[in-house]
Amino acid sequence: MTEALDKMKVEFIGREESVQAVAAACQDTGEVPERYVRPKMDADPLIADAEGYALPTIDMSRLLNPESSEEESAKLGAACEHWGFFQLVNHGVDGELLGQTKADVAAFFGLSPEEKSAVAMPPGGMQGFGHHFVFSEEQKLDWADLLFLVTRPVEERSLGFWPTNPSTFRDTLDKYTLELANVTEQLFRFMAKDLGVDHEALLGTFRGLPQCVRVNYYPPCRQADRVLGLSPHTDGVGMTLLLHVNDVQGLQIRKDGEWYPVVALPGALIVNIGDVLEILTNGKYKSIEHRAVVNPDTERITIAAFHSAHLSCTIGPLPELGNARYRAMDGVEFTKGYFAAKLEGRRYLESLKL
Ligand SMILES: O=C(O)CCC(=O)C(=O)O
Ligand SMILES: [Fe+2]
Repeated sequence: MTEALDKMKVEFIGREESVQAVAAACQDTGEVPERYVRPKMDADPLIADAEGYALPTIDMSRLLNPESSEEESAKLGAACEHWGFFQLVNHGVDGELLGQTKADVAAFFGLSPEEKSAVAMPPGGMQGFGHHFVFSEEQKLDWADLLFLVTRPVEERSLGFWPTNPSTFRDTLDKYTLELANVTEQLFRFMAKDLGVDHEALLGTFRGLPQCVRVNYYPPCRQADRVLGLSPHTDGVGMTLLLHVNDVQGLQIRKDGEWYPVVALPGALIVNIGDVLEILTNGKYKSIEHRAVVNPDTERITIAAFHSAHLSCTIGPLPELGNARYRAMDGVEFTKGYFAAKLEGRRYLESLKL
């Protein structure tokens, strides 16, 4: 996949500046550099206490228990159809491993800029410590640094971008991402059950469970309501599992045209359906626009694990799910188109509708 990503010739502009350093420099004055100030934030109100708004919670232990599996699978299906997002509890990922993952990730972002630059993203590259989706000198910038790594298939890892400080980082990430790949595979099986499709047909598209990880670091900002940590987007993958490293909230999802905050349960994984699964399910499951806001006082760190289609697989609606409502294409063409559309909400996905 690394090679294929390189071949896609995504035209990103490299950006040297660490937002963590920008944030530190403007902490005293509270002034935010113009390139980060969003003009339209007020036009996009946040609905915090809407009645009936509660992100569904899915319990993996109930999915796995034959006595409750059918009921929980139906609940899972309803969450994917109506929300495109849910919280996964009792997911079985070892608590100690979760703790170590959080500690190692936080320790990496706590290093000095010089130390972090040991794994800096090269200009025009995808992996390492840096920024994504900077297409022009004029574009508003996200208030976040990131560390992006290909984690699966194992033979496609570029270990040069994997931090060695803290010394446990690589081993911990290896174990954590394997656990998440297993959780993802189980979820695909229960989704296939809910959809009434052959699970091999669904799993085949994700052969070998290609996986990338993006660690998001959002520094605090005294003018938090004037910047965005992560611009509105959908994920161009099958499914994403998000872990909150510290208990600072900031994820928002767009539902029925309004922005709603997600309040993550301690220890839960936030799961969302990506564009590829919306296409495969012929629109039954929804890939929902989301964004991240910044906290005025506290840093926020999250780990998103993306599970993508195999690049050589066809991405198109499963024939069992009725007349195709989306155009079919291979994984490389899909991913190229996703990046070329510059993450403008659901625009790319909509353009694939027949
Ligand atoms: O950090 C978050 O809350 C959202 C992260 C996200 O959407 C992403 O990395 O794609
Ligand atoms: Fe996302």
